Amino acid sequence: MEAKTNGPSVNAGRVMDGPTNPMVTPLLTDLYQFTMAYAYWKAGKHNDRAVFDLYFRKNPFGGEFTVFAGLEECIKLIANFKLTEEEISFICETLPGSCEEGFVKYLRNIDCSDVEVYAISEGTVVFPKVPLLRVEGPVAVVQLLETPVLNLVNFASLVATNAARHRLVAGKSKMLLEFGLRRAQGPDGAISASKYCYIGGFDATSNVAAGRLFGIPLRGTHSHAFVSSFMSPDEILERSLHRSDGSSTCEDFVSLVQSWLSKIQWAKALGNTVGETNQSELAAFTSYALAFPNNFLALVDTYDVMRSGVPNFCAVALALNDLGYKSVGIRLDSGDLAYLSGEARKIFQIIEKEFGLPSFGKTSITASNDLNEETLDALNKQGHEVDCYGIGTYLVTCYAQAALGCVFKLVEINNQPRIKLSEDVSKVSIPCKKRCYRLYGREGYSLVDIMTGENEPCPKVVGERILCRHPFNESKRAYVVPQRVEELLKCYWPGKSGKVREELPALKDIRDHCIKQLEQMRPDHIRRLNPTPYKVSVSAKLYDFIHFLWLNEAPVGELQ
Ligand SMILES: Nc1ncnc2c1ncn2[C@@H]1O[C@H](COP(=O)(O)OP(=O)(O)OP(=O)(O)O)[C@@H](O)[C@H]1O
Ligand SMILES: O=P(O)(O)OC[C@H]1O[C@H](OP(=O)(O)OP(=O)(O)O)[C@H](O)[C@@H]1O
Ligand SMILES: O=C(O)c1cccnc1
Ligand SMILES: [Mg+2]
Repeated sequence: MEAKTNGPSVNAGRVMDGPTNPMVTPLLTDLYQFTMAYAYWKAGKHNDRAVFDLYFRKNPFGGEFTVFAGLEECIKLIANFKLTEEEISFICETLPGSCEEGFVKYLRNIDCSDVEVYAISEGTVVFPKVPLLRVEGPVAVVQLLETPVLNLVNFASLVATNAARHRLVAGKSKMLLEFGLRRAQGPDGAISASKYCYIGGFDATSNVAAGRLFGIPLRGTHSHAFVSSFMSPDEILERSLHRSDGSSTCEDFVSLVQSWLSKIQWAKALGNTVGETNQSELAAFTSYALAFPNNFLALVDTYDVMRSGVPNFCAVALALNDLGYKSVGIRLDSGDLAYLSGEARKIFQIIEKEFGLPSFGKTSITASNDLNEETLDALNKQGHEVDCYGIGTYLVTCYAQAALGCVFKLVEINNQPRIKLSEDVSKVSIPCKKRCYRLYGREGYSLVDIMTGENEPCPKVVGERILCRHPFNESKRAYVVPQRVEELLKCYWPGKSGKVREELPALKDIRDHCIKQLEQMRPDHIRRLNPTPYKVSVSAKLYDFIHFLWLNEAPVGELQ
C-alpha cells in the first residue's frame, strides 16, 4: 500500500540544522580524543594545523565498489559542534587527574569555525584509499571529530552499498521496499538504514518515522496476523461499497465477492482446480478491500497460496473490478518464490482472458521472506514473476559484512606531510594534503582515480598523457589520456578560507546521483562474481614523495 505523503518534511539543504539523531553531539567520541586534546593543549600544540583523510582500505561484500554516504550528517555535526557547560563539566570530571581552568576556557570556545572540510559528493561511487573526506583545522578539534565522523560514514556507506548491490541484482524495473525496522540494530540502525537504503536505490520504506523525517516514500502491505484474526465473512458488519466513480453503491460487497469466488471455482479455463478456499482468509481480504478499495493488496500465503490465497484474492479483485476499482496485487512470504510467482501469474493471465479484465495478467506480485543478494540472484536464474521485493533483515543489518573499515589518518601537520607505516603495505597511509580526480575514457566510463599533491596542476583534458602510478607497487603504472576530468573533493565546509560552500543536496537528488553513478560504471567493476578492481593511483610526483618519506621515516635495521 502506498501512503499519502506531502513530500519531504526536512529543510533540505539547510546546513544549520543539527544531525538527525540528537545523540550525535561532541561527546559522541572516544575518550582518547579528549585526553589527547588536553595533552595537546598542555603542550601548546592544540592549534597546530592538521589535515586528516577519511578513507577505507577494502570494498565491502567482496565487491569492487562502495557508495559513499553520511556526508550530510557529518556537515550537520560540524556546523553545530559546540560543547555545553554541562558537557564541559562532565569531560573535566572524567579526565584522569585534575583539569586546569585554562582547558575549561579552551573547551568553552571550541567550534568548527576554523575547520575546513572537503568531501566527495554523497551518493558517489568510491574506491579504496581515496579520501572521502579531508578535514583540516586545529589538531585537537579535528581529532575530536574523528570518531563521530567515522561513525556517521561507516554504517551509512555500508548499508547504501548493500542496497545498491541488491538493486543491481534485482534489476532496474523491480520495485524494492525496505522492510527492516523490526530487525535493525536499534532505532538509529533502523532510521539510518531506511535513509541510506533509499540513497542506494530502494524505492520506499515501511518505516513511518523515516518517511516523516526524510520524505522517503512509504509503502506496505498487511501481515499474517490481519488474515488470521478473521474467522468468517459473517464478522463483516459494514458490507456496502460505493462505486469508484460514486455513481451508486453496492449494498453487499461480501456477497459480490462470494459470487465471484464460485464463478472462479466453476471456470473451465482454470481446469476446475479451485475447490473450497479458506473463508477466514476471504473475510480478511474482503475487509481489507472495503477499507482500501483503491489499494487492495493481499498477503496470500497464510493458509495455502494456490488453493486459497490466490483464488480468494482474485475473487475480491473481480468484485472490486465490478465497482470500477483496480486491485494492486499479492504478496508471497514463504515457499518457493520462483514457482509460486509463476503459478500466480498464470492464474492472473487466465482470469484476464476468461473474465475480460484488462491487464489483470500484470497484477503486481511482491515477494518477501529472508531475501538477500543470493536469493535474488537465484530467482533470476530460475526465472520468476516477482515485480516487487520487500527486504528486511539481510539488508539493514548488513548481514554479509558487519562494518566498513573507514579510517581517519593524519596526512599533514603544520604543512609537514606525515605518513603511517605498516608491515602490511595496504595499511601504509598516503601522506600530504591531496587533490583527487576521476579520469574518464572515450567510452564514457571512468578509468582511474588519481591523487596528486595539493599544489600540482589539475590534469588537463586536451590530449595530455597522464602517468598514473599505483601508490605502492613500482611496476604498476599506466598512461591515461582522459576525455573528461572530474575533481572529486569539493568544499562542504569552508571554515575561514572564504571558499564557496557546496550546498547539501536533497535526499532524492543524492539518490538520483547514486543511481546515475552506478549506471556509468563499467559492468565488470560491479558484477557480483570476480569483479575487476577499479584502479586507484597517484601522480608520479606524489609517488616519488611517498617513497622518499617512507624511506626517511622507516628506521634502517641492523643485522648482527
Ligand atoms: N526459488 C527460490 N530459490 C532460492 N531461494 C528461495 C526460493 N524461494 C524462496 N527462497 C528462499 O528460501 C528460504 C526459505 O525459507 P524457509 O526454509 O524458512 O521456508 P519458508 O518458505 O519461510 O517456510 P515456512 O512456510 O515454514 O515459513 C527463504 O530465505 C527464501 O527467501
Ligand atoms: O524477511 P525479512 O527480509 O526480514 O523481511 C521482513 C519480514 O518481516 C515480516 O515477517 P516476520 O519476519 O516478522 O515474520 P514471518 O517470518 O513469520 O513472516 C515480513 O513478512 C517479512 O517476511
Ligand atoms: O508492509 C509489509 O508488508 C511489511 C512491513 C514490514 C515487515 N514486513 C512486511
Ligand atoms: Mg521472517
